[in-house]
Amino acid sequence: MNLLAPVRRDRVLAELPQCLRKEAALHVHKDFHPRVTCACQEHRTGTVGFKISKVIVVGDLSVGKTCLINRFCKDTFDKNYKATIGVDFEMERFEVLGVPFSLQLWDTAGQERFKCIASTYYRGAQAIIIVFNLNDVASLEHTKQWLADALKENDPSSVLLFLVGSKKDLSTPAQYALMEKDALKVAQEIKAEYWAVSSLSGENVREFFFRVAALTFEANVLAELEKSGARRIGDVVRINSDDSNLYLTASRKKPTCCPGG
Ligand SMILES: Nc1nc2c(ncn2[C@@H]2O[C@H](COP(=O)(O)OP(=O)(O)OP(=O)(O)O)[C@@H](O)[C@H]2O)c(=O)[nH]1
Repeated sequence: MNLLAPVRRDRVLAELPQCLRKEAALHVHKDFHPRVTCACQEHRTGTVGFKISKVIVVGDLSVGKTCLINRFCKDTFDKNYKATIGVDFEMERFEVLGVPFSLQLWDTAGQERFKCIASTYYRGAQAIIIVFNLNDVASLEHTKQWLADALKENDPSSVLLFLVGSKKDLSTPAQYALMEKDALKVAQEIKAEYWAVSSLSGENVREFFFRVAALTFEANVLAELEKSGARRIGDVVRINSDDSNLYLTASRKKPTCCPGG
């Protein structure tokens, strides 16, 4: 008996959502890795469909972490600031290439006095979303410290990183362009994928979370294939590679399992 509600129709991903900026992307391939597509077609994704992937959202107080999650999960926006005390989380169910996939989005407190409670929940993250306010350069400067803290509890070689500028609606195009330059530099340095969003208008929010879901799913399926020994000689999977701008790269050798795949 399936006790879970069906996946919402607007959470179905049939294609790989694209990055925002090619200069700071986890990878820039147009499609899912062929081995992932192939595994999904052949129902060889192992436990991926039953797993829940943990995603943590960190960053300075009041940068808009809660609003970002609420815009995506509940399509709401609250203009009044209520500090997150410790942590909170939302579950989101997707269907990626026909396979169910769940993300647990952990909203953590940015306020110093709640930080020690929040940091106890950092462990086991598959993706880290570091949020800064596009209108506050200090919040961008602090992202490296947030990342360092989050990585203390996680495996830096396998976790996917996203650097997200929030409150885009509050910047003029000129202000935004200036901030984006700095943010792209930070994203490249820390090997994170860069996004800019507005939870007020909803700009890029859905696109961003779809990208998080897709890349986390892809990494999970590749890891599952590797674990199950399905990896063939000649395939190379490098996560967080130093290879140009591709932080998450994998060989594009034609899979033998899916002719033409
Ligand atoms: N204009 C605008 N305001 C925003 C946006 N996102 C958040 N805010 C406002 O910024 C304030 C803080 O938002 P929160 O989402 O609570 O911030 P937070 O990062 O979760 O804060 P902590 O829980 O203290 O860490 C609130 O008053 C929001 O209404 C946005 O995209 N645009």
